[in-house]
Amino acid sequence: MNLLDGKYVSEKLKGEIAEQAAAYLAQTGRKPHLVAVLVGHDGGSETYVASKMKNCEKVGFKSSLVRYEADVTEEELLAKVAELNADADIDGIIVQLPLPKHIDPEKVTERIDHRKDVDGFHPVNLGRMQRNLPSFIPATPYGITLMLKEYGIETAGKHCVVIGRSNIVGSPMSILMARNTTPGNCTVTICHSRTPDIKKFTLDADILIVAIGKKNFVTADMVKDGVVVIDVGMNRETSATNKSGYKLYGDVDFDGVAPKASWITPVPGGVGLMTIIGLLKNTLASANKEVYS
Ligand SMILES: NC(=O)C1=CN([C@@H]2O[C@H](COP(=O)(O)OP(=O)(O)OC[C@H]3O[C@@H](n4cnc5c(N)ncnc54)[C@H](OP(=O)(O)O)[C@@H]3O)[C@@H](O)[C@H]2O)C=CC1
Ligand SMILES: Nc1nc(=O)c2c([nH]1)NC[C@@H]1CN(c3ccc(C(=O)N[C@@H](CCC(=O)O)C(=O)O)cc3)C=[N+]21
Repeated sequence: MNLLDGKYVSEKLKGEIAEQAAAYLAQTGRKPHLVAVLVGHDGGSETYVASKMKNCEKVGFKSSLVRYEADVTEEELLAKVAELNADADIDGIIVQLPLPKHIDPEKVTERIDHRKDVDGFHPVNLGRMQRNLPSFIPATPYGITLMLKEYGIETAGKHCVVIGRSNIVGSPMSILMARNTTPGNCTVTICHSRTPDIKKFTLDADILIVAIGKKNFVTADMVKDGVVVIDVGMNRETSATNKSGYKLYGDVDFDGVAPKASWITPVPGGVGLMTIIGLLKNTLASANKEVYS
């Protein structure tokens, strides 16, 4: 078993991003600027947004946080998005999900200017990605492709099974793996909650990408020898022994599956750290007008 080490790869890529941000500053006199909008006080969202901000500072970006209480109205949030869209000093906007039930995430996502949509959730970016045109690619799938590239994992001609079909992970991931790109050129199967007998598919997977949010869902009996396993799951459980007060579990039973895998991502220390890299790269690309001129 070999580890797909998100800590190592993310630190390496952060170094490259920092150099490019310094060059951008020298050329333009400004830093790439990411704005995160956070609604409410969800524990996970607080942690991830704090980590995004901290990493922005580390690579020499400017970052701003716009906070609202959970009772903010949809109108108020949409008005803020319009204001951020119009602000020439802002390169990237993310609205952290999930949002409270009274706010329609589709509406908010579509209201973000697609040229500043560094999450890559806007239908314009999704459509352009599917067509292989320049676009912002959703940060988690983007981070996973960077990881596969870094370790030179062969994907062409392989059977890639993706479990989960969300807008932010499973669905864009399945598109990327089926595209005529590297990584890509896989035969892709998408499984979800209405798939009977998921094991039938996972047992045939050369590459298995799991994004469902169920602790230890994938067990050793469900995979074949030599499989490449990408565990996207982030399941938080309170823990008295951890100094953060919680412990993270993936969707894969790591201890059981790792001995059969050729490559596997740990949780934490895997995909989560690469997600941040995807976001930073999109923000820099936006500042450099690499996707939309
Ligand atoms: N590491 C990272 O950077 C990130 C991690 N995450 C984590 O990844 C996980 C998934 O996130 P996200 O995609 O947003 O989740 P969603 O809840 O939006 O989607 C979950 C998907 O999994 C499917 N699913 C749920 N239960 C089962 C089951 N028993 N069998 C098969 N399929 C099932 C659902 O099917 P259906 O469509 O039929 O409901 C759905 O498509 C979470 O743990 C989340 O915290 C998310 C984003 C980034
Ligand atoms: N608009 C939007 N964009 C997102 O990109 C987005 C979102 N909403 N909602 C929630 C998910 C989740 N997500 C993660 C980011 C970083 C880690 C991360 O850094 N994880 C670390 C550890 C984190 C910890 O210790 O708690 C790791 O895996 O090692 C995880 C998950 C982004 N998401």
